[in-house]
Amino acid sequence: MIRHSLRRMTNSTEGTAIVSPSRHVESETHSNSIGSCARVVPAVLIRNAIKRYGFGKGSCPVLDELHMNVKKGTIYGLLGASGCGKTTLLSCLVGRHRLDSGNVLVFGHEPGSVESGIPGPRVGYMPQELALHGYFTINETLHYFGRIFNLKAEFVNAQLEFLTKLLDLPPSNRYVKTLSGGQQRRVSFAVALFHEPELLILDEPTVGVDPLLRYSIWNHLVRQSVDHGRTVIVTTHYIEEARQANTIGMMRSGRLLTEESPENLLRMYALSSLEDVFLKLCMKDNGITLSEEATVSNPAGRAADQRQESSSNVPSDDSICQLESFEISIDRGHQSEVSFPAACFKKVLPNPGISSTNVNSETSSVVMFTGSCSSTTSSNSRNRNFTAPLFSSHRLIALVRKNYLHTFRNVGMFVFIYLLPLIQATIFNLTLGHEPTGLMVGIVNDEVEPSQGRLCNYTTACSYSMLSCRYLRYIRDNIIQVPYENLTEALEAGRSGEVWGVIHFGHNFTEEFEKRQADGDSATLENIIRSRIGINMDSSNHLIHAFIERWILEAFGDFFKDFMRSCEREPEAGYIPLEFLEPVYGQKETQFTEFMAPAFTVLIVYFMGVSLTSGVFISERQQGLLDRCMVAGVQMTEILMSHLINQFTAMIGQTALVFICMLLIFNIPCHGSLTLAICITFLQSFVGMSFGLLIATVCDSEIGALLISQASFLPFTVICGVSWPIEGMSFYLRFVAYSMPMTYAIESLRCVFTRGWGIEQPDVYVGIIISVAWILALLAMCVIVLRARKYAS
Ligand SMILES: Nc1ncnc2c1ncn2[C@@H]1O[C@H](COP(=O)(O)OP(=O)(O)OP(=O)(O)O)[C@@H](O)[C@H]1O
Repeated sequence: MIRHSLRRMTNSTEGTAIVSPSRHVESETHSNSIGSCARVVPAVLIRNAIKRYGFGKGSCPVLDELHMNVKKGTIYGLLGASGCGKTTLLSCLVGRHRLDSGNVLVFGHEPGSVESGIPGPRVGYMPQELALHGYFTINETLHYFGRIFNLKAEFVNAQLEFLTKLLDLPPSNRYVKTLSGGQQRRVSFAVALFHEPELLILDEPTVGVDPLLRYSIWNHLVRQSVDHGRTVIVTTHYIEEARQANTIGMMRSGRLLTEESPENLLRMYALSSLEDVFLKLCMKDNGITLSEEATVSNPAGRAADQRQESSSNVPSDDSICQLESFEISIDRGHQSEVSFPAACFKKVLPNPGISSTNVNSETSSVVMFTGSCSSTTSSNSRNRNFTAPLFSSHRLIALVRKNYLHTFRNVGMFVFIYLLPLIQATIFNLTLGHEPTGLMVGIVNDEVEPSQGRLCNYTTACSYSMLSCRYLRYIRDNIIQVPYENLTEALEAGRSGEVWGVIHFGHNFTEEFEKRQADGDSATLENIIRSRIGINMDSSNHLIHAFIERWILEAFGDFFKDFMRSCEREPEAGYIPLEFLEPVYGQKETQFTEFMAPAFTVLIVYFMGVSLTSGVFISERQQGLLDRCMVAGVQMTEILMSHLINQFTAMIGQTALVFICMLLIFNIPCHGSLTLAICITFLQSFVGMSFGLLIATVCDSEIGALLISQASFLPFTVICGVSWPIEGMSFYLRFVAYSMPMTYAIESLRCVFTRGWGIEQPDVYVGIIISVAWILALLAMCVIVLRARKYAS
């Protein structure tokens, strides 16, 4: 048999077999132990496993009362058609999914429990997906996982050298993303192997691998089990290669049809290939009669069927031994080895689930693991009693380094992180808050004589002559004055959008104005109307209307004061008795940019935080990286923390760049403490980052995360008083506005920027307190969502 020849090869000290630089050789469980009942310890024991995806009527069991025994130090080949539940079963073994009911023990403990060490370094997992970081080299990939397992660099290097030869890996400085599909799978295989775990769980490791290399891989697996007592569970679609396994589990529709050694299977069914055995079992499972089978199978099939029929209830020696070992363990009070209480076991005859573990009538009854424990120890209650291993600094360091590499190796990402806030701040300063220029306004001046070419001459002396022309001189250059012959023509130009408004002077404007000045309070209404300057505005654009209105009023004030001064009268005399004196804060003509700058600063850093973090581990989750990482023992809280650390440094850079741009390049004044302003901005960046993390924990797809972060942008921007005062909102909407994460912070930053207030002011410290509260609340929500997802899986 191939397996035996391989065993011989691997046991040989001579020959060409590549020998692993193992750290240790586990001698307690060895192939020699097989056959010796007292020494057989099950690596994996599953009873009555039921697992469904989905809820309600739409769900159907993916694992359907499945039983499984894997002896320690053996290779278990799990065979089955696509979709029969192999991957689901493996993910339950490594603690990534939970059974809906039933029980699973790995090395005597439930996966996920601290005692089991799984997830953790005891298991090496090769998922079906590639689950590798494309921007890592092969060397970096192994060292990354080496750090997660806290292995010495020398050991990792030695393993890398060994596995490079064994798996014919490309040079270790090659980036994973540049490798072919087959090469990438071999690297993935190396990652599962290199830390020499006690249990190897390999989901189709030989896909896309040439026959010679497949031979080499199986050779290595056999050596791992024979020489080092390691347990290997391997799924494969190449049924015949599974002959090299000690045990084969043939799976169909969430159940194991059989669990036997390949030799026994071939003997029992008198068939020459495992493919035929599987076919026969499937047909039998479908209820096809034995005579029908015989036509499909070889002629010896019928006799073999009868043989198998009578022998299928006979357990293999190993199976009985395995169960006996449980009995022994319990009887001797060694329950720490097996965490199920004795109530989970009963004496049964026979076990109806698996042919190989059934007991014939001549065999004495054995203690069976039933899974039907008392309610206090039911599967579900124990599952929830999950205690996460303690936080580990080496894992955190590995994750942080990985995140940095991801950022710096990805040019687009690097530019996005550091240049985008700068670009946004620059765009803001260049585009927002500036006074409009080149605004066309029509002038209809009936004072000027058409016969004299509408010349608009005026004097600066104290003379009531052509005052309309004198007034127009004071209108700012931002307005371009366009003369029109008559009002009708000018209004038509306004209607067709050529001008933003029309300024109209009557025929005797100057005389009427003089008369009104002279009459003072006794001026007639007719005189008042004729001395007015008529203005028709295009009010479709509120801001432009406001600017033109302000400039026209300002121009009149300046004109009138100048006229009074030229007549040696008090310039203020007769002007409207309202005066805006020096403002308490800011200047008389505070730029709109100054109002917007603090809000925009918060907006930029907040949404950079959201964008950067909302997708962080979604792609890792989709590519299976998160699963692999967590099977290696990494905690979700460590992943969260690593991203917080990485984003924190990005935030420092982003905040610094935004402030440099605002204050130094575009001279936005900050009247208060710069440190305080940076602190508030920084906290808002943290709030954005925490919100992004929450999105990442909730969403399964990047598009979903993108949609949520995009959808939140406009409401947040509008409602937080970035561009319009909250005082302009309805009473109830103000509550919503003030419950938003950015509102108080924006107010707070405005107070520091424009009023120069310090932290002692309630408007300032409330912004800080509320930002901190949001950070804590959002991070707490992340942890809750992660916990909920974990228990739901
Ligand atoms: N997260 C999930 N949500 C819903 N259904 C799922 C999920 N994961 C797997 N399934 C379904 O469960 C069934 C078993 O899937 P599983 O991946 O375990 O099969 P498999 O035997 O490993 O298949 P293959 O050999 O093709 O990898 C399939 O019908 C699959 O569609």
